[in-house]
Amino acid sequence: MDILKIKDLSVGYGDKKILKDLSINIKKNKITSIIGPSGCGKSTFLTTLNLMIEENGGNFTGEILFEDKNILSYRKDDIRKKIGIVFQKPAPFPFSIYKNLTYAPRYYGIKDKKELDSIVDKTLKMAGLFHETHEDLNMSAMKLSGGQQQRLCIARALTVDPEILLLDEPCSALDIKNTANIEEMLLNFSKDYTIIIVTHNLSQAKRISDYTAFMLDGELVEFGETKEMFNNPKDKRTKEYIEGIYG
Ligand SMILES: Nc1ncnc2c1ncn2[C@@H]1O[C@H](COP(=O)(O)OP(=O)(O)OP(=O)(O)O)[C@@H](O)[C@H]1O
Repeated sequence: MDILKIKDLSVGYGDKKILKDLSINIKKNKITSIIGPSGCGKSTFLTTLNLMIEENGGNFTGEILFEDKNILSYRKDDIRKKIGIVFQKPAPFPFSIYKNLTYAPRYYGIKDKKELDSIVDKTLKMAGLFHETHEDLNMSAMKLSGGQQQRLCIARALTVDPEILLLDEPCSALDIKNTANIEEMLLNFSKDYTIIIVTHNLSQAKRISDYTAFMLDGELVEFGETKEMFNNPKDKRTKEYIEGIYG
C-alpha cells in the first residue's frame, strides 16, 4: 500500500524554484532512501512532507496525499504527530532525558505518570538506549555522546507513535559503530513504520533501503527497488552518480 502519493510537486523558496514536478509514491512499512548530490533538494523534499517547509520560508504546489487524504486537510498538529522528523545534527532539547521523551506526549494530552513512564521505557528500548540511561533519566540529554543523542532524538520522534519517520542524514555526524547501531534499529523499525531517509552514503542506501529515489537539480531522475537501481540503473545520470562520476 502507498502511504504517501505525491503528484507534480514543485517547491521553492520565494522566487527560487528548487523541486520541479516531482511525482512519487511511498510504500507503507518500507524504507525509502533519497540520494543525490549536495544541493539537489533532498532536505527540501523531506521537510515538505510534514509541512515544515512553510516554517522554513518555502512554498509548494502539487498534491501530497497521506493515507489517501490531502495533507493540507489535516490539522498541522496531526501531521507533525503522524510524520516525525530527525535531523542530521543530533538536537536533543536542553532538558533531562525524561523530559525530552515526555515533552511531545504531554503536548498531545497525556498526563498520567505511569503512561508517560511507559512511553519513556518503550522508546528508550526501541532506540537501544535503555541500558545506558535508565538509571539516570534526570540526567541532562546534553551530557550524552553524539551517537546517544541521535538515538535519543529518534526515540523522541517515536514517543507520539508516528506512521512515518523522516530522517535527514541521521548518521552523517556519527562514527561507524554508531552508524551500524542506527541502521540496525531502522531495519527493525520498518515492520511498524514507514521510513524515508536522506543519505549521502550510497552503501547505506544499499544496505538498508527497499526503494531508492535519485534526485538531481530538483528533479526526480529515477525511483525503484534499491537492488534494481544499483544493479541496473535505467538513466545514464543515475549510473554516473552511482559510479561516483559526480556528487
Ligand atoms: N530556507 C531556505 N531558504 C532559501 N533557500 C533554501 C532554504 N533551504 C534550502 N535552500 C536552498 O535550496 C536548495 C536545496 O537545498 P537542500 O538543503 O534541500 O538540498 P540537499 O540536497 O538536501 O543538500 P545537502 O545534501 O547539501 O544537504 C539549495 O540551493 C539551498 O540553498
